[in-house]
Amino acid sequence: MTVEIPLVNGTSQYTVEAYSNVAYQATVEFYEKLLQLKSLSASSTLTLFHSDSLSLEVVLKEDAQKQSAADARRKDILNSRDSCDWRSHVSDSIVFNTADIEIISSKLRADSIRYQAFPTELYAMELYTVDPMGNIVGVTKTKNAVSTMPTAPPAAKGSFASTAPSSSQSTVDLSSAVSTAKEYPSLPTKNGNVQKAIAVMTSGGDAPGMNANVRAIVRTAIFKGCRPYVVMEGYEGLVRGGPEYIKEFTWEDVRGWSSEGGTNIGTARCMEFRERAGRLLGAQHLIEAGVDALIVCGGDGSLTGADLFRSEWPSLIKELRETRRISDEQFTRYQHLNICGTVGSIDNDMSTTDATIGAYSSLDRICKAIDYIEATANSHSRAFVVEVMGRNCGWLALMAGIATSADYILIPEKPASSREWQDQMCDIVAKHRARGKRTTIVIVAEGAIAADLTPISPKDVHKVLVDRLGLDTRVTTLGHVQRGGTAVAFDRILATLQGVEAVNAVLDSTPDTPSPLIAINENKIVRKPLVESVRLTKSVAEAIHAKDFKKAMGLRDTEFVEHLNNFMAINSADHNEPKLSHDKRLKIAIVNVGAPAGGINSAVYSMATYCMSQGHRPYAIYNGWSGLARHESVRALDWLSMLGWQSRGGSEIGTNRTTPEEADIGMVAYYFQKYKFDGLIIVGGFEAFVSLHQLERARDNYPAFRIPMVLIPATLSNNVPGTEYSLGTDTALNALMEYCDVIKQSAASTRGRAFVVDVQGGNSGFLATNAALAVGAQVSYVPEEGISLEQLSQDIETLSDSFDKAQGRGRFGKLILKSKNASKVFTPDVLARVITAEANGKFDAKSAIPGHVQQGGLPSPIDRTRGTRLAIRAVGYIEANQEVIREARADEDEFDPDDKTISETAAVLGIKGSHVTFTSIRQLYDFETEVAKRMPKVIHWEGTRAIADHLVGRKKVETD
Ligand SMILES: Nc1ncnc2c1ncn2[C@@H]1O[C@H](COP(=O)(O)OP(=O)(O)OP(=O)(O)O)[C@@H](O)[C@H]1O
Ligand SMILES: O=P(O)(O)OC[C@H]1O[C@](O)(CO)[C@@H](O)[C@@H]1O
Ligand SMILES: [Mg+2]
Repeated sequence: MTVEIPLVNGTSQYTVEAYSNVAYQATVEFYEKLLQLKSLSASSTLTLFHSDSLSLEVVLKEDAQKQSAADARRKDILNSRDSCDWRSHVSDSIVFNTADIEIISSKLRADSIRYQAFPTELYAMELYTVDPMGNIVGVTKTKNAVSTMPTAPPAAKGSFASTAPSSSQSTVDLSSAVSTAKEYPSLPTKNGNVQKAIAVMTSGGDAPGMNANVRAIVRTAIFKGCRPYVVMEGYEGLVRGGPEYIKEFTWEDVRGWSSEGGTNIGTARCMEFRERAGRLLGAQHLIEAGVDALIVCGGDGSLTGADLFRSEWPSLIKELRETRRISDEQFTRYQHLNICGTVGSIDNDMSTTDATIGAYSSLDRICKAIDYIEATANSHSRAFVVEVMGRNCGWLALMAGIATSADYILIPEKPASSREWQDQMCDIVAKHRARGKRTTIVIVAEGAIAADLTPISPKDVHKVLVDRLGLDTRVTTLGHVQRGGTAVAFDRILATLQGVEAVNAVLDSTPDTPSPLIAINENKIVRKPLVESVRLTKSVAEAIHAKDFKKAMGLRDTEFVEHLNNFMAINSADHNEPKLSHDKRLKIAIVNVGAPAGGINSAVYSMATYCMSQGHRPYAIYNGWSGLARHESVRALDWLSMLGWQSRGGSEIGTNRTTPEEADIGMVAYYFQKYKFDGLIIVGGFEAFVSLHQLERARDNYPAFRIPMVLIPATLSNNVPGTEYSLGTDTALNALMEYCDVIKQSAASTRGRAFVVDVQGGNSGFLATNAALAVGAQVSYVPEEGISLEQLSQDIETLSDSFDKAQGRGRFGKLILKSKNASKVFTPDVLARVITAEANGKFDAKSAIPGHVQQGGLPSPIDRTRGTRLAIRAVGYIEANQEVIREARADEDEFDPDDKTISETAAVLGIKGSHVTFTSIRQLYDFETEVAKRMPKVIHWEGTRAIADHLVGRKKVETD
């Protein structure tokens, strides 16, 4: 195969992936490309990144050999056969000059090789991305040049475009653009290219977000040059087989799916698949359809079935061959079942992942329902027993309990004897009532059990509340409302990113790689071994069955246990003897700074109730620093006055953007001194970040600030350094997404219309980017990139193509999301007019301004429950740092604010990757912040942009 690699000014950068090992063809292509590189640019440097099971023999010329002797360790790595993920070993690369390399093709054997070549003295001019078959599918020029990447991927070839490198050593897009793959000798070919057929199915109970998962898998498969298939009706479709049930899909088939609830490819609970005979039929039908890999989006049951199917595969195909139901060629060709799980279930009962696709949408439905019930309960001063789904898992009940500050929950993971749970529930409810609460909410998980494993039904709970407390009580069973409706933003994004990662994982897999399950840990999409996840999930059920509840709880995620402890602490608040001894009890203040954001009230409520349970005194500084400087109000928070805060939007204690220096830092210090605060929690956005910096720097002059201080980031802009997540971003994302869904529907009905939506977020494109991913917007413009004329004209062209392709279809409302600060010149109105003028009557565009709607109404369950979790962590931080600073404070003359142990007692609480972290404000402010831009130096969500663009086929014009 001939590949043309053009040169710009005689210099080029190439990023090429080649796939070999079993694939003789790919090995040869790789070799050819190396030769081509050598002939094109004699002085190029070649960087070889080693990969899994890499065995590559590079013969160096004599000089280079000497030079690289020092590099022996790295060369060893190159020659090693260790299995590892290249992404975590990018630094384990070896650099040669192409002129020094000779390669003996017959000895070249590698599962996958990434190599990059560029002139030593120059930064990248061009970046090439090559699909799994070795075809160049993306060419990105770094300066004002239009990408030559095809828009919507053509049927045969993929087109995962690369992003422009920021330095000569950069490689392509981190999150997804690069994956390694292995091809098998007899895969079908199209236009001379080897193609893998990847099928996706949805199985078990449907879950909001499944459609987004299927869409991402179908489109990513096409990007990667593979053929996407869907299996209709879950395992039922596998058992029945044939083109009616196993269908090839196209790019257009999944248009608009991310905004749709349920699963459009059907699902089922299939009894036949539980039997070997059913699975035998499934194997036969998959092979007949020519499917190489199967991605199953389903719950614990579906993935247990998938794992069993994988383990039985050798015996299934053996039997199929023996009974002549498949040919010898098919037997050889389909030796391994390449399988991958993306967990879709509202129950969130799969071990090793923090969230399953659909769980947060279901939680959203539950919380809304309980918020509604709360109103009528309050009117009648009634008790409500609410039954929620979740099968044998109490996650939905627990999280709903936190998010709605329910009085009591009953979950399968923490059974008690009948007497115990009844006494405990009555004790808490009676105390709440005695303190003036008019409502009672008890949430019962459908799988709730007593310690003797007898089920606890809502009726049982109803009886206890009536008989023992005399409460006017009603039961509400939410039922399938919990599975209905469209997915919340989190589920759409999770499902999309997991879909992309599932295809990457399938392409990465070798016969030796364990089948993966795509999971999320905190904020990070990760791969876990399917077999292990299934084993752990099963062992929870077994432990419960064996009444070993401690073990069952231990097997649940640590976050589950943390949430449960938090719930128990905040729902009994100051009713019992506090946990800490008198000498450990503190006065802790909380203040809101910046614009309102969802979850702020939850943080204040949880901080205060948790403090009460510990024995601390929680104080609220009302109306921010200016309020304090004017001494408007500083109050000890009491339980009754905070009822309902958990579910409220905005900021109950008031917030504004004034920093301590602007307000009068001397007065702020004076009141800190007056109230003798032992610790401070600030909740807010960038002004809150600056506030923490100012207070920490003022410790030298004002001893009152020599206390532990911590910031809980809360801003829809998500621009606080030190975290990848801020409270309020999820609420804002949902508010914007719902708005976009509505106007997209209007645009679709009008047929030829696009809307330009004005998005908030200051200098951060986080909201626009993630909303674009959630709603499938055609374009998003963000401050980090601005709007160039070239990009705009390219986007109008793409939009026009897209309108052409969508002709005759129902789903083609088009959206363009524009961050307010992406351009001062191109306002939404100007953009709409330019687009309309350029569209030559083919379509028109209008502007839409959601404005402060984006700050959200009711906080989302994610912001509520994270608000609780982070607030309680913040109190823990203040407790843990008390001693350090107390000792230092004791000696006035010796106090050194620059001492690292001291400066580290003022920190930002963040979620980074899969960890909750505390990073000192000094470190962040001095080294990790672009203060003038009000932005962190490193943008953690950059990879999401590329995915959002790829999934709608947007062509990108690169700028510096
Ligand atoms: N042990 C098993 N062996 C083979 N197949 C199984 C097994 N368990 C489940 N399956 C298959 O997976 C299908 C779905 O499983 P199940 O009804 O437990 O739902 P799920 O995937 O756990 O989803 P959810 O719990 O969200 O409804 C079953 O109908 C069956 O076809
Ligand atoms: O919709 P079906 O088949 O009645 O199943 C209900 C079950 O499915 C789920 O909604 C999802 O597993 C469970 O929470 C519930 O127990
Ligand atoms: Mg299940």
